Amino acid sequence: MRLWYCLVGVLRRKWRSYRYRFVPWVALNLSRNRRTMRYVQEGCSDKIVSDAEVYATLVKLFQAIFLQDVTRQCQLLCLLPEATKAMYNTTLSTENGQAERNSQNQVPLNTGEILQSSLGFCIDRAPSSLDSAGIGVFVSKGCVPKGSVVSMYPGTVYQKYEPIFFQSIGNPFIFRCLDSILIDGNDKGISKYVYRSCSKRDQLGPLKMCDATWLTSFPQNPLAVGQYVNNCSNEQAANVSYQEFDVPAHFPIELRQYIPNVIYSHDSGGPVRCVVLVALRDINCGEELFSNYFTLVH
Ligand SMILES: C[S@@+](CC[C@H](N)C(=O)[O-])C[C@H]1O[C@@H](n2cnc3c(N)ncnc32)[C@H](O)[C@@H]1O
Repeated sequence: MRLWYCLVGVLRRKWRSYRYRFVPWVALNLSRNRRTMRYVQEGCSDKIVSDAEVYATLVKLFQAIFLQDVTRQCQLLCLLPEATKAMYNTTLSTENGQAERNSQNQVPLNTGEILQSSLGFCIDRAPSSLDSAGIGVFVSKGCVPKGSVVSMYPGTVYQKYEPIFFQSIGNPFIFRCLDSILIDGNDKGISKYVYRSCSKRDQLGPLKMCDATWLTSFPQNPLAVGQYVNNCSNEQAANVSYQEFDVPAHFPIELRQYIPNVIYSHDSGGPVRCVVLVALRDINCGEELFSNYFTLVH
């Protein structure tokens, strides 16, 4: 009997130490993909680039999107401090009024082009190069240099003690961070309604605190398709890696509308958790992005 309790104790400890990224997928495929597992020391992070670099990339891209859409942002601009308004007005006048022309001609935002002009590449969803892996994410224009933020994992952010049972049934889009925070990146069913409702809850008049357009086929933040990145295999090595990024309090308020994550419960406090995907090597045009769903914390 004592031996039995001992055995159960060991198994429980092993299971708890395993910080799986995608719960159902990992449970079924762990034994097949041992070679692709990633190891992280307990209490450490596996960040490839610094938070400052992630911050700079996101601000650069979001400012470019904002500028292209600035004439539709009048109500929000009125609420901003004079210094911020002046910054956008100055940039606008030096950009030859392109944004104004876009708005007058009712040209929809081409966020892919904005991504390419600001970061030098485009990414798009398309059928995966792997058999029966559904949709994947590809570099469709340009080249992604090693160490670049190439995508974001959108979704509702749950603390480990918050209820996610119904949202998680048959849901392959639940991502687990190294500190056990969960992100539900499913753009369908109950997950979609939960995200929409939380995003409306947080909106203050014209001031949106997150982006809900990733739930549609045309996300205004072109990076917000990271939930469709497939797992690497023994034949296809990972070319991107997940990295947690907490949005700091000083993140520009007018750019929060492009953050594709919302906190499920206000009571949890703290910053909004984002997860970005960072290139592990140079990735060429036409290549599919592959991440590593398996992370072992020891
Ligand atoms: C987070 S989703 C990725 C997006 C998914 N491809 C889709 O079209 O919805 C995870 C699911 O993708 C599929 N998948 C991911 N990597 C795969 C691989 N290497 N081989 C086969 N299926 C894969 C599995 O069905 C898994 O549950």
